[in-house]
Amino acid sequence: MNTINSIDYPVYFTDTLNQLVNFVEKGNYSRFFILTDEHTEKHCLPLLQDKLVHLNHQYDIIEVNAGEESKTIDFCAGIWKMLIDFGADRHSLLINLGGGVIGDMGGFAASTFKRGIDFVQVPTTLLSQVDASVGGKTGIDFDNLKNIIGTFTSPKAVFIEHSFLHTLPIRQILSGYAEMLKHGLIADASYWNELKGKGDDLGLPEAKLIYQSVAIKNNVVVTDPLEKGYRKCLNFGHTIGHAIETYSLNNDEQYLTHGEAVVIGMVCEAWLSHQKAGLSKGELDEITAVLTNLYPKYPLEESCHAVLHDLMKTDKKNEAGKINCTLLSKIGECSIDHICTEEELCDSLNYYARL
Ligand SMILES: NC(=O)c1ccc[n+]([C@@H]2O[C@H](COP(=O)([O-])OP(=O)(O)OC[C@H]3O[C@@H](n4cnc5c(N)ncnc54)[C@H](O)[C@@H]3O)[C@@H](O)[C@H]2O)c1
Ligand SMILES: O=C(O)C(=O)C[C@@H](O)[C@H](O)[C@H](O)COP(=O)(O)O
Ligand SMILES: [Zn+2]
Repeated sequence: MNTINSIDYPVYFTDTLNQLVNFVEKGNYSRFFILTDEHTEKHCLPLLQDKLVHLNHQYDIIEVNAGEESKTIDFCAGIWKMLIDFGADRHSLLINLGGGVIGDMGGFAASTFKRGIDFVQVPTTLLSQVDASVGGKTGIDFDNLKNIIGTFTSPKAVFIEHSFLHTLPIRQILSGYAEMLKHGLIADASYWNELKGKGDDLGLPEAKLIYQSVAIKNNVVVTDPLEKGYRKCLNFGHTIGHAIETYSLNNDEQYLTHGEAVVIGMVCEAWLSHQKAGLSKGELDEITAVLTNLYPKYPLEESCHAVLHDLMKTDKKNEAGKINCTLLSKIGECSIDHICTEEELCDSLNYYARL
């Protein structure tokens, strides 16, 4: 359980902060910068700084507000401006110390600054350790649409430090479990069964489970790094989930986490899988029971269906205006490229609402 080799970079699991210091030392970078948010600055940066004292390098810290509201062009422009003001050149390194928001936006800022500088991911949430830090998708939200501006750019390395998770609120732990459950559903029934077997006793997962999730995701991304086909399976639950996440961000005082929204999307898309992709009724019932037992019910009014459908029309998997969903043929096996009509999508939302 040491290292996983991804597309063209390593993902480290042990002795990670020392590995990061070695990486910086050997990289011969002219400058380096650490991107944090207000929570990772408080909880994670001191652990990293303890290691960096041994380095004879100057570095600067760039801090943004925490949360999805910050994953915007304005905050990204703030990062670019700080890099300019601090004198970053093409041989600079950006260290993204945070959850998926920091990783996605920092990766995007780095991949575009001076046509691209090196960056590494140091994920500090469960969700970013099991999913967001691996695979090279970078991006920001724009015009109320999730990740609508972005690139596929590999980090130079990923450093997964389990101890960062000790300060993570339980709601964020559960958000990360959503993507882990997704990994089981799309590719590994025994992993799903292992997670399911925990019942509702979901504390901090042991490092082995995080490693298994990364291994599942990594097998997909190395097969199809640019999402021409098979990688779409990682998007199970996201056609509907992203629409609900955006809706909640715009309408709720305490908006849904990415994982919570994906869970609703997975329940709806499991229902579509039963209608269209051969998922058995028994497995639909099992998925619905496991997910609704772990996550709070979200009130989905019929009046928001039109807004949600409009949002789904902008999903990146779509072609020629047709909404393209990733579904399941059974637990552990996904089935890509299912075109769904507005009526089918609304029926799936009604399935969730009636539970
Ligand atoms: N690129 C990808 O492949 C990919 C995959 C999945 C999700 N995502 C994106 O990731 C984002 C969600 O990521 P997230 O769930 O990590 O959210 P996040 O980055 O907003 O982090 C969640 C909260 O946890 C706080 N936090 C982070 N680390 C902490 C720690 N160690 N202790 C205490 N608090 C801490 C953050 O400050 C924030 O308040 C979404 O924007 C989603 O679209 C991207
Ligand atoms: O890595 C992928 O590919 C994924 O789809 C993983 C998803 O969990 C993640 O939320 C991703 O950011 C969604 O990508 P998008 O292209 O639908 O924005
Ligand atoms: Zn996701």
